[in-house]
Amino acid sequence: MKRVAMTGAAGRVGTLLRPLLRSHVEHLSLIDLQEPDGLGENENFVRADLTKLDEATAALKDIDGVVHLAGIASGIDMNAILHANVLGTYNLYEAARINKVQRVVYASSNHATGFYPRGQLVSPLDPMRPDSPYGLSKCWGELVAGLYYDTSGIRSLSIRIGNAGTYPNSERSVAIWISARDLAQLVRIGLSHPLIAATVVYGVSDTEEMWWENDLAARLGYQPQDRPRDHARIEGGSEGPVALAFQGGGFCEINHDGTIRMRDAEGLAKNLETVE
Ligand SMILES: NC(=O)c1ccc[n+]([C@@H]2O[C@H](COP(=O)([O-])OP(=O)(O)OC[C@H]3O[C@@H](n4cnc5c(N)ncnc54)[C@H](O)[C@@H]3O)[C@@H](O)[C@H]2O)c1
Ligand SMILES: O=C(O)[C@H]1O[C@@H](O)[C@H](O)[C@@H](O)[C@@H]1O
Repeated sequence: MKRVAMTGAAGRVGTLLRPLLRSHVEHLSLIDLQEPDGLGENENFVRADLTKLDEATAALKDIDGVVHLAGIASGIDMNAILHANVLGTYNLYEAARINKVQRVVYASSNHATGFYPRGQLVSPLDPMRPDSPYGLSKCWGELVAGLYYDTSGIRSLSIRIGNAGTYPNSERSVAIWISARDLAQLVRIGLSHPLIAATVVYGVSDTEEMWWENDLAARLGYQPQDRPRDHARIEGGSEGPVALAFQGGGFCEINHDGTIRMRDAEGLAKNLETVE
């Protein structure tokens, strides 16, 4: 891939990914509201607000592929999420269409399926089960990717990233952590694999407690190199019963009334357990 753009490049994930990506591309264009630190030789900064279509369109001029990280990375502020994640991601794809960009790697999240119980192996082909306004916006992003493949042939890999912190700092993140180099590997697959249409995979390293059926990632050639447990630095802090019941952890507690409800694939109630 020649000219790649990375949105949200000044953020945590962008900062971890840039050094692992820029040596694989001719040029990396860093798109954000704020300037990232320490530009490399083949990097440039483009200040753009993706909630504005004209700015997004100008930012993707002469770009071959995009790694789309920009947005609000957590939280419940629906107005902010609506702008940055919902409108921002729509504009990103619309700008890609206008500029004839062929590829997008979309930073989706485990929170698109965060209300699956822990202990259940979830496949990207299972129904979405968002755990929060943030999780909902990630579902939207994946659906936008599908629309733009069907209408415009833009190929997207949506990576439902587990936890991309610098190290796993809780038992939950030991289960779902992805190292920067494993995520960079998946991003490179997303930018280049010929069979990707509008494909969804989970972004997780070689975890011992696998919550996701990630055969599709393996079929695309993903071979994680890192084991989360080897990098863990558990910082304490216990999770409440709702957080502990579901994969999305604390995000599931947002507006939750404390009654843990389970349902099966048909949407029928499996059991009902009330917690204090
Ligand atoms: N960090 C994780 O563990 C994790 C896990 C799953 C998914 N993700 C996803 O990965 C992406 C990056 O996460 P992060 O942790 O680096 O977040 P972050 O908040 O550190 O970075 C997000 C970046 O997006 C930029 N941004 C926000 N709104 C923008 C706009 N309108 N126009 C242009 N730029 C804008 C911000 O300035 C910021 O630099 C997010 O989409 C997040 O949902 C992250
Ligand atoms: O579930 C997680 O640990 C992570 O999920 C990501 O989507 C969020 O952006 C990040 O803030 C969370 O820490």
